[in-house]
Amino acid sequence: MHRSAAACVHMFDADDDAFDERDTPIAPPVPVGAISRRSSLLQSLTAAASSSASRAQSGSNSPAADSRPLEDSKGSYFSNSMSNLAFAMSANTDITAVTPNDALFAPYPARTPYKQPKSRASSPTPRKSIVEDRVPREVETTSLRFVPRKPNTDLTALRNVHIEDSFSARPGIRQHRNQADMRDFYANASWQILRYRKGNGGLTNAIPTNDRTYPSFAWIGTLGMPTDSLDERTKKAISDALIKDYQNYPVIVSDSTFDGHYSHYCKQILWPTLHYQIPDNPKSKAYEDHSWIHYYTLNRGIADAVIAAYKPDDIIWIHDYHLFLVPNMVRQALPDAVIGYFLHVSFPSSEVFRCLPTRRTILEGMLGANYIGFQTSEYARHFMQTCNRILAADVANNVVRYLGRASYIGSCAIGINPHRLAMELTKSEVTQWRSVFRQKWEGMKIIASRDKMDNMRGLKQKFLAFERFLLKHPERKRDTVLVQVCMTDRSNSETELDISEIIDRINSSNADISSHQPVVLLNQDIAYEQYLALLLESDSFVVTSLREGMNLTCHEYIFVQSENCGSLILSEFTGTASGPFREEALIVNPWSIEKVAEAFDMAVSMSMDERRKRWKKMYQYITTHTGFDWTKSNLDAISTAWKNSRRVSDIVPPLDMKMVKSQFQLVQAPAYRMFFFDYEGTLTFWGSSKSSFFASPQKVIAALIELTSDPNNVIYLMSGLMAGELERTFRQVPNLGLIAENGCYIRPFASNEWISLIDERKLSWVPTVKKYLDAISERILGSYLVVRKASIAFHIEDAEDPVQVEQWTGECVNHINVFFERENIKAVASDHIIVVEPLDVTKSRAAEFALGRELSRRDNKLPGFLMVVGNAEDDENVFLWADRLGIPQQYVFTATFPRRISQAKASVEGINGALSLLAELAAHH
Ligand SMILES: O=P(O)(O)OC[C@H]1O[C@H](O[C@H]2O[C@H](CO)[C@@H](O)[C@H](O)[C@H]2O)[C@H](O)[C@@H](O)[C@@H]1O
Repeated sequence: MHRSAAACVHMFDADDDAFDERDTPIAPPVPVGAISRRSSLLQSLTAAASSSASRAQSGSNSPAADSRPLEDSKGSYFSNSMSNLAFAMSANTDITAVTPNDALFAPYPARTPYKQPKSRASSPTPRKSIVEDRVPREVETTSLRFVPRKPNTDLTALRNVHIEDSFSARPGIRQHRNQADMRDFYANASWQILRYRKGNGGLTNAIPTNDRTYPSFAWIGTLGMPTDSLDERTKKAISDALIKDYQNYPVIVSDSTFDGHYSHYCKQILWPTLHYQIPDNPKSKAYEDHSWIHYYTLNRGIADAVIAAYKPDDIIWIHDYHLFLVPNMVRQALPDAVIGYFLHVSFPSSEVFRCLPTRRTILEGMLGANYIGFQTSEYARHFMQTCNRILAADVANNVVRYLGRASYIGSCAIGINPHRLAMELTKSEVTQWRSVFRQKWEGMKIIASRDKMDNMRGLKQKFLAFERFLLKHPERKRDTVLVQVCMTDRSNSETELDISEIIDRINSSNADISSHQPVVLLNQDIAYEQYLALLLESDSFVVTSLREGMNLTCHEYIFVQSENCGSLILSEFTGTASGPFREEALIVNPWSIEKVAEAFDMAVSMSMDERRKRWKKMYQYITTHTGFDWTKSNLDAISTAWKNSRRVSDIVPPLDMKMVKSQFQLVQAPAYRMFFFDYEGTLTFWGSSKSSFFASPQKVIAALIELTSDPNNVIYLMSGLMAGELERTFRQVPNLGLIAENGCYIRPFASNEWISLIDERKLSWVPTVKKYLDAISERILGSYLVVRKASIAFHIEDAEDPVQVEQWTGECVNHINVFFERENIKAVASDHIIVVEPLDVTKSRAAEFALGRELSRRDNKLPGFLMVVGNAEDDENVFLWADRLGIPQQYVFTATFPRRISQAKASVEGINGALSLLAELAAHH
């Protein structure tokens, strides 16, 4: 079966971005083999138990006699002690009887108690506590009733499904159960598979489910809930059904791994750091590494599932920060696999990222992918700089080369699914809710907002600014309302406290307390139809995130606003602001309360003409940059990257000397042969000043003299040395072509003249960078500088303290690349050296120049034999260049050293192998 694969874990968080694909039309089944690739997306799956009927029963239309439909028990289904079971409620798609008495109309502070759980990690009751606590305990406040679910008729259509918790509880009835009962209860609970409404809705909406032109997708992820209490049979049955019916491959881990991975490592360490909030409280234990093991274990589990499900031709697409390590784990097992990775959240500057104690492993994990995508070019740039700085990886032209592998880096902002949204808008409930809102807030300016209760969302800043706006424009108190929908499934009491005080202040400052309150806070998510109606009726939408990868809620807002052309206040720290909506939204710095207050004023007083003008452009953008476009563009980029970084095994096969010789001989004048040999490190020892770097190159010289005696052998040596040094070393070899300073200068074949390939007027950076590097060199014992004409080599191979080297390498490279950006130079680090040189200098450019000379001398004829041999990172571009010239592949020989993953097609056994090759060619000649 042909398939391609993609992966994501968004196990249980409410999605603040975009809702999922409810009521999607049923996709026609995809015929096996009709699709070139399959994508298996690691996706959020939520499993749960219910003690209602059996699975078969629960699929029936007749609820058990004693069951009570969920709709009947609206409000607080779950007491606090049961709150860990509550996610069934927020994921419940069956609640349809939404009435105007719902929470939306409960003015703050008379809000409903929290219905969302603190953490789902302890739900259901962990087996551990059941086993250890032998004293029967009272299960507080609730009787557990298990309600068979209405069958979901769409199931066959859905790839993005979950197993949903179908616990329900009637408040007010108490029931005593002992722990053994509980264990049996969970162990034998029945269950059903229902569509999951949470997770990363932006992602799931972007994956086409009913488009035959797309590959089919399978998803791999966790069940999104603790599972220790489920017995093995149940787990297996759930897994089997998910795999068989939905191509969802669930990964079941222990509760401690599940919780440690998500609630701790992801949420307390990675999430804040990636969003520029370093947990730096001296008492903070955030960076203690006890949860790293859980992060690692879960990633391992997912990687193993990917490896097990993988079939040749699949594309594996791994999503987001929960799975940083998976690409490399999969790469180790499947060296040839096509692997892509996409980071949905922001990637911070290297200064912030370097705080993570696990920074190297994370970067190495990501670099297992052929293609790594980001939402914006800024995040991509941060990532590349961080790789260069922390791993000393070679970064150029959006490619990160590390340990012989190449990862291509790109950016493409995710979009929404306008088609699906348009269908939602046609629902009658939306129309009903709209008229309710119109009556409720007649003649008022409605500002809508929807966020997670997360301190990254800038909620405090938003309300402070709104307060400031009302203070400056008191008349607005009576005709403006800010409706804030907050979703939460984990307690965030700090943010909550912060905002409740401010909202209290705003609402109580109104002289006429009986009437209008300017802020309505909904501390829970609302029905989607209600939310859409709110969006439709609003005059403005506000996003004040302090950092956010993209933000699709504002895309949704713009999409639904075709009648009203509402205005958008958007934090400059969102991905959306940095790209698509840069000009048209009211872009604000959420930290500037004054400016956000001004934006509130502008938003509500903007003329219709102005609104329409701005809206139109944003609308045009979102309808032409949809989620599907994003998926397509990423899958294309992944495939292209894989082709470019073609690699078949860890060991490049040895050069076939028989073949080399026979093709060599075939070339007769006027045809000619071209050779490019890297010098240092390939034909002679390189590196440490203590090593025999300048060991006599007699063998090389002798072979070169022999070879160049045939005018049809056009030979070039590529070197980091200066022109003068090279000329002196090889003065005995006539006609030899020389490339100096890694491509800055060239002395063409059969010429005595040196040609500069750089702009020599732009070398004023050399003394300044030298001064900077001198200062660093003084601190690193054993390091030294070699200043050439157009480049500087900072040697660290003999440095005594490796820790110091690691620290300063990154610092140097980063400093030079950032502070000398305008000079158009680059600093590139490898294991033993940092080279600073003009940005556009490459060996392949010099090779291209050399070929151009031959073409003009030889009637535009390409060489009949082309060989490139090299062992340096920057030789990779020359291999690629040689491959793409259009010379038939059997006449192109590219060789590097063994063990390296390379663009080269073959390998020679180190320096000795390279020297033997040269000698054999000379002898053959
Ligand atoms: O809270 P998590 O389960 O850890 O997931 C993180 C967030 O993922 C989704 O948002 C991210 O992806 C969106 C689509 O690419 C992007 O627009 C957003 O800026 C990212 O943060 C999800 O929508 C959020 O609810 C999750 O919090």
